[in-house]
Amino acid sequence: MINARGLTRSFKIKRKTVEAVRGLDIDVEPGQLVAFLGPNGAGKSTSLRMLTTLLPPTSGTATVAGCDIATDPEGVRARIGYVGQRSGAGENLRVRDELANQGRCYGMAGAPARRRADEVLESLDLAPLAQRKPGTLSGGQRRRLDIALGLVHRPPLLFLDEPTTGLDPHSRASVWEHILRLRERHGTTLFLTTHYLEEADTMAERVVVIDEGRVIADGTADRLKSDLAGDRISLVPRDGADITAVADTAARMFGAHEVTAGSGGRIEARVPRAETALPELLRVLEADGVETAAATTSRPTLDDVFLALTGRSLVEGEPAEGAAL
Ligand SMILES: Nc1ncnc2c1ncn2[C@@H]1O[C@H](COP(=O)(O)OP(=O)(O)OP(=O)(O)O)[C@@H](O)[C@H]1O
Repeated sequence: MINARGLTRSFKIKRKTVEAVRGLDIDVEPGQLVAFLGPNGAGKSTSLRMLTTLLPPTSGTATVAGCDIATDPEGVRARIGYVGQRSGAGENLRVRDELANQGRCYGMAGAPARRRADEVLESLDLAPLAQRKPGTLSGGQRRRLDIALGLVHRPPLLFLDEPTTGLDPHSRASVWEHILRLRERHGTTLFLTTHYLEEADTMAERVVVIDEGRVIADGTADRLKSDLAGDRISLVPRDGADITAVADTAARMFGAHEVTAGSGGRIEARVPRAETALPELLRVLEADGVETAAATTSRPTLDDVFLALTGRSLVEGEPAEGAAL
């Protein structure tokens, strides 16, 4: 559904060149739900804008929904939906008329456009709001209207640029419910950007991480976490234990890394599989005469993946260590 090779885009600002995207290679199969994840300025929107023909690439090629973005941009636009960061709805028309108008823009006659407007209103649970003006809708309702606008012409592929940013948790959940329903009912291929790590983690079957214009990881969230971050073991020895010796023992374990002896006598380590590593560590410590007061394990987050790859946290404004979703 998407095949991109070596897409780049740079911008000239005064005398400086910003390389927003530095060689994007990506293949997306029909029906996939792909989350494009990365920090501010990583190149997510620029990539999306190139794939949706809103912005010509500096170099590289891509076919989207079977059409070449450079030689057949109209073909691409006819086959995709695009929900940008800013709302696509105007303020003057009522919700249903706004949607019917969108259908007319795609070449539908009046009656079919109105019928299609009713269909998308129904499928996004917006029917009761059909006669309202977009300015009177809540943030979540408005975002659902944006998605409805992107679906009027029944595209097999929908791009969403941060569909849930700025919404409260309830509205975010509702937008996600509708996104997932779309996929289930119509097999729509979905390619979306998000800042919310837990959304990418739980909703997308494939996570593509981009940083400084380059894809740095691509796979299922589980695979990325196991391969790139590993589980975390946290252990507190009983009073009197030699913390440094315990940390050394942990560091000698197979595959253990990032071993730290923190405050309060807590030892932390990353291991490929905590469920087998922890009993082994406890056995070795017991043989050495070290008693353990507490031990916990936790699965890594996508932020741990980003941290392992870049040394930085994706969670803005928080220090890398201890960053949580
Ligand atoms: N029209 C433009 N002119 C100049 N620089 C731009 C333009 N659009 C994007 N950039 C720059 O390109 C880089 C990538 O921007 P982009 O908007 O693609 O990032 P992003 O990952 O979508 O970020 P965010 O999560 O903040 O939306 C940034 O450094 C940005 O300032």
